[in-house]
Amino acid sequence: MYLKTLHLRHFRNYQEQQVEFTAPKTILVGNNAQGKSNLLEAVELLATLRSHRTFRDRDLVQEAEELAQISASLKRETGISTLNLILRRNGRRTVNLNGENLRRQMDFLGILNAVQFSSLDLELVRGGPEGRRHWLDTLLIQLEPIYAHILQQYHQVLRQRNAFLKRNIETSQGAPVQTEELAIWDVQLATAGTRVIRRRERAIQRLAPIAKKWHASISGSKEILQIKYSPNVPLEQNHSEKVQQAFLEKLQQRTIAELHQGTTLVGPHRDEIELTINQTPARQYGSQGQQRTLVLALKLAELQLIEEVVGEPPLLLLDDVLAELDPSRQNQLLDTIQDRFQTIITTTHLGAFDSQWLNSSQILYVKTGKISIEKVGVGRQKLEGIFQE
Ligand SMILES: Nc1ncnc2c1ncn2[C@@H]1O[C@H](COP(=O)(O)OP(=O)(O)OP(=O)(O)O)[C@@H](O)[C@H]1O
Repeated sequence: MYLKTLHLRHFRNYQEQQVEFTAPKTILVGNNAQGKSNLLEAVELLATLRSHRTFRDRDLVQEAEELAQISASLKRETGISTLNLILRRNGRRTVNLNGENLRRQMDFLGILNAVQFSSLDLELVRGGPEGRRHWLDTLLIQLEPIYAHILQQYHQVLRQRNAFLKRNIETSQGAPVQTEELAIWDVQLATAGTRVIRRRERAIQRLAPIAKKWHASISGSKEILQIKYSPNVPLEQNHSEKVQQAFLEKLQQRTIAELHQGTTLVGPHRDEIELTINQTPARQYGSQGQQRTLVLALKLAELQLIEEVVGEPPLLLLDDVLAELDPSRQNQLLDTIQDRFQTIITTTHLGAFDSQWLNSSQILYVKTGKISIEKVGVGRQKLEGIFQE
């Protein structure tokens, strides 16, 4: 797939900006805090309807404005699509595909696919389980857009069940709880949660061997990466009824604790994705360099898996990560990308790129929310022929 144009209006620090992508690789150059990451974030939003930097739409809308708009034209094997996303300060969104407003946000997903790689991704290794769940969920949304709906349903039931447990603490004052109402929430939570658990398990099953292969390749076969899904509800078989049964059993075991604490202690909101290298938890393992190898392997695996499932190579968004990789890891990444994946890269200086890369890339300069074409690689004209209509 190929992103031809992007238009930003009142998005972050962009007042009004049209960008045309004229080569398979685009390098955005600029000093810190000029708007490079903001542009990648806009593409990420079109792909996943999520930003890895914020949960609040009001952060995305330009100061003093009420709404922001991101529009794009995307070329896929099936034809050209136009995507349009309106974000409002109050969180209400409008999604529009090919000029038609969509009733369900889910139908907007899966049109544009992208893998984002930024220095924040190191938190996947170093940080807590929440970041890893978020990463896996974002990947799943792209593999199976219906997952966005499944996840939303689960979180809705979870919120309602938590509210019930909290209310119970406040109102019961030692009196027996309304077990009938709790039983209804239990069934709803187990039903919605089972759908989440089964899909997470399936995704890891597919991703783990690909990531393992990449990791071995980058580390010169010295390290073995294992990715293991460790669900909060025990999962012996990926079978709907069995998982649901195990879910309900665990809920029963934890009821007293849940009533006491006023919160739900069982379910996929407590899942973990274990990353181990040579059988040692990656978090405790070795240097930053090794952790970077792991994240790079995860990202390359994401690219490959999305390509396999979707049938077209996704976009790759590299947010200031190239400079953080040593030359051999850089080469591994650049060799993989070649011209196969349309790639948008941000950087503060062009020094990290070799001349071949610079020649075959479109270079855009970003300054205070404005983009200018001051310099274009020599190879641009040749590539334009291939990539433009
Ligand atoms: N809602 C908003 N309204 C106006 N400006 C915003 C908004 N959100 C962020 N900004 C501005 O965007 C800029 C940050 O841009 P961005 O995160 O893209 O930086 P960058 O160019 O990628 O730099 P770095 O190399 O530091 O990551 C800051 O100047 C910030 O004040």
